[in-house]
Amino acid sequence: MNQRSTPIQVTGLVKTFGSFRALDGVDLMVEKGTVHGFLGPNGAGKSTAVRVLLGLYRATSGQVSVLGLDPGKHPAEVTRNISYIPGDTTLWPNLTGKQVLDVLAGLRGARNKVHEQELMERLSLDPTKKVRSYSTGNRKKVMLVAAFSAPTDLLILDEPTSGLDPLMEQIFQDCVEEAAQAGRTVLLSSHILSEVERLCTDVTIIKDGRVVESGSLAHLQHLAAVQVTIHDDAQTLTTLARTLRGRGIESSSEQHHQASTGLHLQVHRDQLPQVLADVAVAGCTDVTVASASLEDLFLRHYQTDAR
Ligand SMILES: Nc1ncnc2c1ncn2[C@@H]1O[C@H](COP(=O)(O)OP(=O)(O)OP(=O)(O)O)[C@@H](O)[C@H]1O
Repeated sequence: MNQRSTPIQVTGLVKTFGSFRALDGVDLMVEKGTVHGFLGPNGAGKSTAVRVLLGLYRATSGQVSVLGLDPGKHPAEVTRNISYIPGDTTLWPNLTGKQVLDVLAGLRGARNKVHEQELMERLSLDPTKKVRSYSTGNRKKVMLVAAFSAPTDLLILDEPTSGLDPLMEQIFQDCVEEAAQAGRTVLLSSHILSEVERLCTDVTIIKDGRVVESGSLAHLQHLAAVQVTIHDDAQTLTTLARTLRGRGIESSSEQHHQASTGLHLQVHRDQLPQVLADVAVAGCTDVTVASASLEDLFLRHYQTDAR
């Protein structure tokens, strides 16, 4: 593993604020050219981890490498070489959108004006207006233009679409896909699971400062439960539900009309052959099996009290 193939390498990252451990041994590997979702409930530690990656916070302990550099030791160089969109966008209120882009490009020392112009048009951003007159969404657009147009290989996006309307959200998603196709690497922190599901190849979920899931989305979905729905007459389904309960599998039924009902169950993939065998023995033929969505997969990690 080297910095060319793994632009972000984090091992055993601990970050404390006083006696509070905001990050408690986080591992995060982001491979080149991937869009990596970074998820977790409010207060999980995502923004803290991102700030350590940028050299804004010093790690208490653990190893952190971004583009082959320790951001704690080389914050300016790391920051210059990545595109970053912070969770809350505070910009200079008296500058116009164009002037903000000039300042940000000046700090970086590199710029792609053609790409910048193209993105402004796609996102319908009027760069002549002053930041203080921009809506939240328009301030976000300034950051999106700066981030995607910059000649960087790594983008770190912390809730980049908060405040964007659905059409702009769509354009943002296209921009991420184009970035990945061009071989750029994206770390995307987002609470919008449909966005993560569409864009991300890999995900890491943290909760209470610790990683609770990490891997390729396809692999995690494979490990997840599947939804099975069977339609038949009520008597057949009652018998089937009893058989399944005998195997420790609970199901819920739903009455559609007098003669036909639906039976719903959620099982681990490993249990599916047994369930389908029981369904076949019961003589049911109207069966639907669906993979768990990202929502089914991850909501359980969100269902605890926030810190
Ligand atoms: N500078 C700080 N001083 C003290 N505590 C902090 C500081 N920054 C963050 N924390 C605490 O660390 C924890 C993690 O916060 P963080 O902002 O990283 O969460 P997050 O996952 O980004 O949450 P959200 O989804 O709400 O943005 C929280 O309990 C927060 O209160």
